[in-house]
Amino acid sequence: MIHKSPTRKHMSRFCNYPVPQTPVFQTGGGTFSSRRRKSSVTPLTTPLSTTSVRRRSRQSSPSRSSMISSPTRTSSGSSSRGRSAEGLVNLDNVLEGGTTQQCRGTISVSIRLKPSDTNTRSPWYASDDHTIVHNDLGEFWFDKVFSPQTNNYGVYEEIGKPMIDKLFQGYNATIFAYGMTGSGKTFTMSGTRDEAGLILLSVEQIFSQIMKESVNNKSYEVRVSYLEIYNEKIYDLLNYPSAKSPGGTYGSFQSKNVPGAGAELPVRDDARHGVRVVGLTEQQVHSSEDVLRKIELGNSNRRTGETDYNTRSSRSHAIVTIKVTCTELLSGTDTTSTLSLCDLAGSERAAGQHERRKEGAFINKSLLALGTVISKLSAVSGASGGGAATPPPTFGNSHVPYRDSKLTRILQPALSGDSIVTTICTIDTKPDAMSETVNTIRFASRAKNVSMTVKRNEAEATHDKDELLHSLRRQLDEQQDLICELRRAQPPADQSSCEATPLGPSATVLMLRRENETLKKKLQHCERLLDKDDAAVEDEQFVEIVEMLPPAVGALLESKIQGLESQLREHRAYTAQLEQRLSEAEAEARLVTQQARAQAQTLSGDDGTLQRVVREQEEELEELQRSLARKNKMLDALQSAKRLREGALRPLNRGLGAGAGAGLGDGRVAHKSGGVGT
Ligand SMILES: Nc1ncnc2c1ncn2[C@@H]1O[C@H](COP(=O)(O)OP(=O)(O)OP(=O)(O)O)[C@@H](O)[C@H]1O
Repeated sequence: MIHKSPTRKHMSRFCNYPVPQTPVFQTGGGTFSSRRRKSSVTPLTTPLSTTSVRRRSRQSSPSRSSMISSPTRTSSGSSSRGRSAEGLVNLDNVLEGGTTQQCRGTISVSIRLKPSDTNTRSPWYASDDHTIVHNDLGEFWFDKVFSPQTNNYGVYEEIGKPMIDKLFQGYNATIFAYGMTGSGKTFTMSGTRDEAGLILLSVEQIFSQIMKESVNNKSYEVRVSYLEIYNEKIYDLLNYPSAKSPGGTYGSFQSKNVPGAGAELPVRDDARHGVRVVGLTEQQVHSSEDVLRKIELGNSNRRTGETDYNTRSSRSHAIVTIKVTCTELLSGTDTTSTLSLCDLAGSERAAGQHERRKEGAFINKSLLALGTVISKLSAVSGASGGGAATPPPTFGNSHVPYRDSKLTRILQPALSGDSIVTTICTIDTKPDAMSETVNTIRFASRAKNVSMTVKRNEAEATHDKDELLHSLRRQLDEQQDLICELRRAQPPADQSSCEATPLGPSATVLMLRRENETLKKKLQHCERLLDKDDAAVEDEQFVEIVEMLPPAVGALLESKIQGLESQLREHRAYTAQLEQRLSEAEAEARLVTQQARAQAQTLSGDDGTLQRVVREQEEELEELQRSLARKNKMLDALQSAKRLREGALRPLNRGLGAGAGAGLGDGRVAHKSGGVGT
C-alpha cells in the first residue's frame, strides 16, 4: 500500500517506470492518512492487541539464541514491535461461542531489501519498519519493511512465527516469496548453511510446539510434500529420479528406474479437498531433522541454472507443504492444518541462452497470471470498500483467472480464503534492477489491498470408531502383558520373599533351612539331655548315689552317660557340617538374588525406575480404561442417535424414493465443480 502518492514532478522524471497505483481506500476522492489505513486494513497475522504483541516479544527472546547460530538483533527488528503495536490493534475476528472461528483482514505484505554488494548509493531505502522510500518516487507503506541489515531470524520472528501460531489454532497458512531473480527469495525461504531460512525456522517451531501440546490426550501427525512447477509442469520433488543431466538442470527423466518418479503430475478439482495435485507424495516426518533431510533432497532435485543476475537461479516455483494433524484422543476428532511455503521463481528480463529464455518465458507468464489474479482480487476488495469494517467480498471464480497458470491454480484455495496469506517481496536496490523493483512494489501494493475472510479448519470425527476402540483395547492388553512381565522380572523386595518363588535355587535354601531347623531342635533336645546328664554326673548327690550303688549298676549308669556324650559329639559334628552347608547355600542364594536384581536393573534402569514404570503403566492403564468407558458411552449415544435418525428418515425416504436421493447427490457435485471453474 502506498503511503504517499508520487508527485507529478517525480512521475515526469521517472516516466519509464510506471509508478504503482495509488491506494484504493478513498473517501470522497481523498486518500486515507497512513494511520487511518493502518487501523482499517489489518493483516490477518496481526496480533490481537498491543499487550499480546509485547508479551510475545518477551516470550520469544529466550528461544532466539537457540534457533540461530548468530543471534544478532537488528535495530529494525527490535523497534518494529512497538511501532506496529500502536496502529494494528484490530484483527476483526468473528467470535462464535467464545472461540474465534474465522479471521478477517488483508494479505500481510512485507518488503525485504537485499544488502548491496557495491558502494553505489541506492535511491531505495527503508525509512522505518513500515516504509520504503525512493528518492524520487516517494514513500510506500507496508506491514513490514525489512532493512538490508535484518537477518533471516528477524524476518521469521515478524512474519513466520505468527503464522505457526495460527497453524496451531487450526488455520491454514501460506507464505510466499516474490521478487526478481537474485533478489533473495531462496535466501529468505531456504537460507544458507550459516543462516537458517523461514522453512527451517518454521519447522523447528512446529515440532517444539508439538512437544508442548502433546499432553492432555493430543497426538500429532506431520506430513510433508514438496513440489515444483517447471515450465508449466508440476513435479514431485520428493519422488524424483536421482540422476541429473549435465549443466545443473534435469534434461531427461529416468522414470523407468523409479516407478512414477519424475512424472508430470496433474491438478484436479477434488470434490472433497478442492484443488489438489494428483499423485503428489506426502511423507510422514517425526522431527525437524527429518523434514530438513527431505527438503534438502527436494532442493537437490529442484531445477536451477545461471542467469545474468544469479549464478544459481531457481528456474521453477517450489512449494513445501507441511500438514499437521492433531487428534484429540478422548473425543476421537482430527483437525488438519497446512502450512505452505512457496519460493517463487524470479521475474527477469529476456536471457541470452535459449534454455534460460524458454524457462524465463514460462516463469514470467505464470508470474503475470499471479499478478493478474492479485490485481483482480485487489480490485474486488477495493470495490467493496476494503477495510475491516466492510465485509470482504466473496470472489466469484468467474472474475478471477486462476486457471491461467499452474501456479495460480495451486494457490487458488489459499487466495480464495482457505488460508491466511503472507507475502514477502524481495527487492534488489541496485540501479539496473529499477524496473523489476518497481514491478515488485506494484505487485506488493496490490496484494496489500486484497482482503479476505479465512475460516478455521473444523475438527472431524475420526472415521473408524471401531478401529479406535480396537486399538485402545489392544493397547490395554499390551499394557497388562507388560505389567505382568515386569512383575515377574522384579526381584523380591527382601530376602525372605525367596519363598515366593517355589522353584530354583531359593527352594534349595528353603529345604536346607527346614532341615537345619529340625536338626537344631534335635541338637537342643540332645543338649538338654546332655545337660541333665552332665548335671547328674556333676551333682554331688548323684555321684554319692552312683558310689553307693553296686559297681555293676554304677558302671551301667556311667556307660549310659558316656553313650549319651558320644551321641552328643556326633550330633555336634553333624550340626557343624549342616551349618557349613547352610552358609554355602545362603552365599549361593545371595549370588542368585544379586543376579536377579542386576537382570531387573538392566530391564528398567534401577529398582526405583522399575517401580515407577510399573506405577505409571498402572496409571496409564486406568486412564485408558476410563477413556474406553467414555468411548463406549459415546458409541452408544451415537448409535442410538443414528437409530433415531434412521427411524425419523424412514418414512421420508419411502416418500421420496431412491431416485430423489441420487438426484440430490448429482446436484451437489455439479454445483461444486461449477463453482471452481473460472
Ligand atoms: N538478505 C540477504 N543477505 C545476504 N545475502 C543475500 C540476501 N539476499 C540474497 N542474498 C544472496 O544473493 C544471491 C541470490 O539470492 P537468491 O538465490 O536467494 O535469489 P532468488 O531471489 O531466489 O533468485 P532466483 O529467483 O533467481 O532463484 C545468493 O547468493 C544469496 O546468498
